[in-house]
Amino acid sequence: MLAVLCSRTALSARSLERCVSSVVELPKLHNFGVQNEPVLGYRAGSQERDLLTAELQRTAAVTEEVPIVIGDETIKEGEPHFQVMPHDHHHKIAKFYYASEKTIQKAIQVSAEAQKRWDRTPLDERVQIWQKAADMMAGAHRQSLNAATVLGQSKSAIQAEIDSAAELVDFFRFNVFFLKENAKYQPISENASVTLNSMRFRGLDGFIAAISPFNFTAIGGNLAYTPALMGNGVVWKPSDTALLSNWRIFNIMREAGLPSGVVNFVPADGPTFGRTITKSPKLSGINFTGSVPTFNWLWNEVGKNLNLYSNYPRLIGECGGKNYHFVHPSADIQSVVNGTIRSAFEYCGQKCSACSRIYVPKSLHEPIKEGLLQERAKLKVGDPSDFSVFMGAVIDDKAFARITGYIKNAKGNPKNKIIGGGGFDGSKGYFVEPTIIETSDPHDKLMVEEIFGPVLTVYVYDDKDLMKTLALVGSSTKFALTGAVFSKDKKFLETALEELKMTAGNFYINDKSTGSVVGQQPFGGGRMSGTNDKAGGPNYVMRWTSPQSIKETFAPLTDIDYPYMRD
Ligand SMILES: NC(=O)c1ccc[n+]([C@@H]2O[C@H](COP(=O)([O-])OP(=O)(O)OC[C@H]3O[C@@H](n4cnc5c(N)ncnc54)[C@H](O)[C@@H]3O)[C@@H](O)[C@H]2O)c1
Ligand SMILES: N[C@@H](CCC=O)C(=O)O
Repeated sequence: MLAVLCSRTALSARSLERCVSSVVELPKLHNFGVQNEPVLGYRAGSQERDLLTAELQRTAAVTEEVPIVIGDETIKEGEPHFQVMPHDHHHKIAKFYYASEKTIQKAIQVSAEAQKRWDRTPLDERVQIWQKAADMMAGAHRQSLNAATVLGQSKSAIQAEIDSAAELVDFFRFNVFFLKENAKYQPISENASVTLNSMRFRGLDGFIAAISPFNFTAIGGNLAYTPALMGNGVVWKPSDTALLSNWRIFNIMREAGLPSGVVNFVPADGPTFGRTITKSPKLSGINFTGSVPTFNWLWNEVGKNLNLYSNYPRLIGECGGKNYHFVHPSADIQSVVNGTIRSAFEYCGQKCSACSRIYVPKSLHEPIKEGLLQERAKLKVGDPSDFSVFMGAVIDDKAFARITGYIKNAKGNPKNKIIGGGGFDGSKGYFVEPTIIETSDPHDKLMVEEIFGPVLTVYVYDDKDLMKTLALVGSSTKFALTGAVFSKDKKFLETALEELKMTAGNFYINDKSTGSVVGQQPFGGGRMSGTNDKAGGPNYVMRWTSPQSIKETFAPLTDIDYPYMRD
């Protein structure tokens, strides 16, 4: 279709002077502002608390059937699986099915076909679906998303609100905003009546596999729907233990008008899914968030199959962490104590950003220890639909075994001393007490490995060994996700900023290591914590496009030889 380019604001003033008719249609994107979705307070008597309470009752009263959805087809095959409440593991809230290899292949086919049609949908039309969905998530569907997250993933009301309401909505609104901002760039056309240069965003040829973790509902939404926003076809494998909340996102997107087949909802056994997608010649990208071993396995499979593919698949993986708080002798003790308790124990330490090791100078050891123990003792553990509860249960039996394994191990090691908590009980729910351990070994596995549970390890250093201890932060683990330093000494902070440069993708000064906000602290780590593509930042959407540069010439090429040849 012919387009009059002089109406495009993206072109330079010089190009506009000499407008021509071109076959290239640059995106028209309607304007809107973007702001973070407010986090509601859930105070007693508030409307949001009443609405959430009603929705929790509704969600808990049924075992919801969740099929596989490929295009317009719903599939229930094989033995059913169940999502249970981690804090009451006899209580089933969703019944679902694992897609077989054949079904996954069908999803690949459907999403790759859908991609071709969807990529032709004008950006403005796509954007309006995302806008509508974000409004639905922030409004009418807010509490159904939160209830599924509280019950299915055992998050307290406030932790669910931060995740399945605010962060999810923010991902949808900000990615649209970033897309719009990035689309403003158009290359230089020196004389647009002779040659017009432009660039357009294309989806990737093939399909994207989105593989999401259990711990953030919002991450599932971002992994599946940001590639879709950019014109891709997606096969989404949600986590078994975040199934219901993820299913609710999928339905909201359908209701908001996303054509079927663009995102296909394909719960599956992890390795079966991984093997099938990495064997497909159509694989154009993997959008993964989860643990290091899973991402390493996927990367290896892609490497082995490299000659099969028609593209180099983009591999985006945001993985685990061994996040630290480093305390300088000048630190504000209250900020250290409160920030560390929140970071280590909110959502049972199951945020990838959770603080799990803290370096404390001997000069502040006593007050910090006392503060941590006092605050720890106040934390109520239980059913997170009870608004007085600070933390629920850990996600499943595997997590329970892994975390309690570290605690048992610490009990048998003379270098480690459990100073708070250490108890656990998996009989009704997978409950683990918030646990604080002191170690005399900065290389102990408690200080080095990702535990992903409510276990904080404290290493006390001699004040005179400040710089030596600072160096240990980066040298003792392969992770580099989040980290925080606490100090009132500006000179030390400047030193730490440099010394710790590579130890964290998200670095905090006098603040806890958790709680990044979309558009404020784009998120992701380096080293073995991931590819650091910064979800919630402007570059993330660009990972899901294969931009095309177009040069269109309006003046005929009249000569083969060069003018100087005729001199
Ligand atoms: N860096 C980040 O932004 C970030 C955010 C959230 C979670 N995480 C990390 O995620 C981990 C916790 O999540 P999890 O327990 O769900 O991780 P996980 O690696 O066990 O699972 C992640 C997803 O991969 C799937 N899977 C498992 N094996 C697979 C395979 N062989 N092929 C394909 N898919 C497979 C799972 O079913 C799940 O959907 C922690 O390590 C945490 O630090 C990182
Ligand atoms: N973005 C979240 C963590 C996400 C990983 O689990 C935070 O910063 O706390």
